Amino acid sequence: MGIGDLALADREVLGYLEPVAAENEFLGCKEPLAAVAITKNKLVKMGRNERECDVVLSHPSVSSVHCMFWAIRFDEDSVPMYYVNDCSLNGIQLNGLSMKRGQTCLLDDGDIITVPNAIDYRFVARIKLTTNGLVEQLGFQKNVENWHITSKVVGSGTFGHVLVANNTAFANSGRQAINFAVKIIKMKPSRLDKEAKILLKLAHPNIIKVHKTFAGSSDHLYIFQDLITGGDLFSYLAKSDCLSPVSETEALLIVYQILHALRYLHSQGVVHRDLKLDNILLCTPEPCARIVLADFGIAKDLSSSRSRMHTVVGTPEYCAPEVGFKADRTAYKEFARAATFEQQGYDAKCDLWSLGVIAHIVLTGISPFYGDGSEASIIRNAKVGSLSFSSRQWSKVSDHAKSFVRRLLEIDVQKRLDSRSAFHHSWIAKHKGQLEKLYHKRIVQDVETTPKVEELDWKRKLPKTVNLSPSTVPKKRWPKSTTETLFSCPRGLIRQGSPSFLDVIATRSSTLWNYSKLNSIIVKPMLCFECSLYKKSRQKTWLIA
Ligand SMILES: Nc1ncnc2c1ncn2[C@@H]1O[C@H](COP(=O)(O)OP(=O)(O)OP(=O)(O)O)[C@@H](O)[C@H]1O
Repeated sequence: MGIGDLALADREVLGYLEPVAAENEFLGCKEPLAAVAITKNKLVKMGRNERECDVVLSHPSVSSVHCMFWAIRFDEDSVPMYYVNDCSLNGIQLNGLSMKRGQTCLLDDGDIITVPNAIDYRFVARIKLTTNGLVEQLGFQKNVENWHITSKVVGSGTFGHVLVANNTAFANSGRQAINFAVKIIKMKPSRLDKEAKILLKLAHPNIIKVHKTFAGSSDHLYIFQDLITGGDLFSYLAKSDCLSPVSETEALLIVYQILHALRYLHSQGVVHRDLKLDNILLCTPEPCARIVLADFGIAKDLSSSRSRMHTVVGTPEYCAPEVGFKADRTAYKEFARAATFEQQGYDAKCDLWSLGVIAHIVLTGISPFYGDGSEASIIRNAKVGSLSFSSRQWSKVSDHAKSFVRRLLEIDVQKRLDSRSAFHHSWIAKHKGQLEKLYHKRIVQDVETTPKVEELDWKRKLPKTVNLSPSTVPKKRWPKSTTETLFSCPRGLIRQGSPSFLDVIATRSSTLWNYSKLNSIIVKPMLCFECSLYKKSRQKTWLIA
């Protein structure tokens, strides 16, 4: 049975899972088998558990949740990445090759997924990769030793592109290969290995793991690293036209993991300097997923000098006022470094300010200093640092959480929490026991089950499968309508589908990542209400001095 007309009409549908079976194999089904839609950032679960799964497979050898599917789209212009995760005991096969328990693999159009004792599913991609991509255009090497670089783009930023890579050492193992990522940066030779050097010395469950770096011809640096498959926090929160908050519990676990990463980084003398939603990656797009800090492009290693920093870098929306961004861009021509020398530079606490901005956004969906959205107004507002917790979005947030945000978005650097003292703040300390338990169960164990490059000989201990014949009939359910999510914007700032209520015209380029093209957002005057409108747009990193 094919894909229904309803799904085809839905632009949010990025792919499908189609049952693959001869018509007579469906005999005995209570209802006809249907295709299952895969929409952006939403998990489609297959398994025995009727309450949790979108596709219910009732055979006893099938795990409660046997496998999950999702699609991540970096932005509207990019081809989605489609993934399958094996969370079963008895395993699944992708194109006839077994996956390792806990492994996540990229899906290609036409891939066949086999759940033992249930029917096969064919994956159909709605948006397909076209060849002749970045690798050819920018002259990237396709092979570096036993690494192969594919044309699949995971994301792009100011300094480079991130593509999917494979390690050929895995191709012969008779199992599904592990996918990796490679960040390719073009830079002056003198700067080539700064990011790589910092990353290679770090090892933490919440920090991106780098496997190899390689300085290729034409000043390209290749940083081979884990592929983090759940997308970034920006995409995770981006619903329809704006960012949606998550529950306070989920926010707490996000903040707790970032704090763990920061405490470790700062203890190593490393300051990230560009913490933002785009640089926080999720292993799966679901609550309580492991979080990984990426993009150490402007990180600073102070371990040898322990000096303060003076270079004006970062992303204005997330940047601490002491870093020295100026509302007037022309000021940089004369001031540049001098601007921060006047203020005695800044230290690792700049990362805590950025965490404050992130906490504010995940709790409410609102960027604290966004103002009219222009960089000048963001910088001006951050310098004043005034916070208001009176908006409706804060009404359900606890006082402890508000106080935490306030203690991070503290203009006076002396009063601002650091990455150690933040753990003692009541919001964290109050839940310490549960947080630690959860952290070890979900986060540390997730790292332990993640396949390592050295791990060539995979052996899964399988419990004996139960053989029942004929195979029991799977029960299907469509995932919850995607239109439902589209119409319920929790922040209530923009209601998709009710243009008469709020008519927003964004006059910016469709290329979201080109910061310089970001123009103003025009909102009809009668519709300006309550708090600043925070339209979703990625903000680019600046490197001024
Ligand atoms: N290891 C990874 N796995 C999956 N996605 C990644 C990985 N590294 C980066 N990305 C994605 O690619 C995007 C760009 O990567 P990155 O931030 O490292 O580039 P950049 O040029 O330094 O960007 P910026 O403009 O933020 O400085 C990220 O926002 C993220 O969505």
